[in-house]
Amino acid sequence: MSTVANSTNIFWHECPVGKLDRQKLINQRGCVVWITGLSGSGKSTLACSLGRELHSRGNLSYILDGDNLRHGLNMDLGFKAEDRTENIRRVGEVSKLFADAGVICIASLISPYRKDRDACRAMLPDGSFIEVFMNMPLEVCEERDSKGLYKLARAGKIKGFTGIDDPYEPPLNCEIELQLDNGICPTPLAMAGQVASYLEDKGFLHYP
Ligand SMILES: Nc1ncnc2c1ncn2[C@@H]1O[C@H](COP(=O)(O)OS(=O)(=O)O)[C@@H](OP(=O)(O)O)[C@H]1O
Ligand SMILES: Nc1ncnc2c1ncn2[C@@H]1O[C@H](COP(=O)(O)OP(=O)(O)O)[C@@H](O)[C@H]1O
Repeated sequence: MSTVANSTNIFWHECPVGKLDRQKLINQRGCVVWITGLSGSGKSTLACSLGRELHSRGNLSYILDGDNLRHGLNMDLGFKAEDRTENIRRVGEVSKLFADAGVICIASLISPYRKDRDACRAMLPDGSFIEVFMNMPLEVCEERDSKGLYKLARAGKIKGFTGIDDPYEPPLNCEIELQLDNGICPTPLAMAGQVASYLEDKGFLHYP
């Protein structure tokens, strides 16, 4: 799918109420928390836990979950490389709009290709794209297999499954890496607390 702009003779229209006004109104700074990792690594669970944690602190967030978006916005896309790239590009653009609205946007997608995640990072103002790597070993994800998809992929019934016969490129410079601690997975609440503390430290949870 081409990502070359096809529109011509178009103009940007500025509105009098801007991002700073919206941030002041809701007392927080818009940003994107981008959770990447294998299927079954715990992305959706962390997204929900973080959403709950932020809500309890009085902060407005919104979750863009890969699986859910494929029921609507991205229902025309499959899992071949160019479809995944277009999937990530669209969600990057949508998350940019949420951040511009002043919302803490939590995007949870496998987003297996580094260049696609980096392209989303480049869409956001410096510092406001927070990449969270769910660094769970494939064996842990496969053992969980909450949707039964690894079993189908191993049996050759799903082709091009991430981690099995399709690549996952781990981040090189993510803001937060979550992993096993002495072989034990931290609780979703603990992980959400770690991400929320990062957001607090960086000043996203209050304005100014
Ligand atoms: N071939 C293949 N590879 C990986 N995942 C697959 C595949 N086919 C279906 N699924 C299901 O789709 C969910 C991933 O969707 P994403 O939009 O996050 O994928 S991607 O970022 O475009 O790679 C993923 O959900 P999660 O388990 O929540 O990650 C799977 O349930
Ligand atoms: N921190 C965790 N500790 C233990 N189990 C977890 C944790 N996070 C998620 N899980 C479990 O792992 C499975 C996959 O989690 P999910 O959030 O759906 O992953 P993903 O969105 O990456 O596919 C679910 O059964 C979930 O309950």
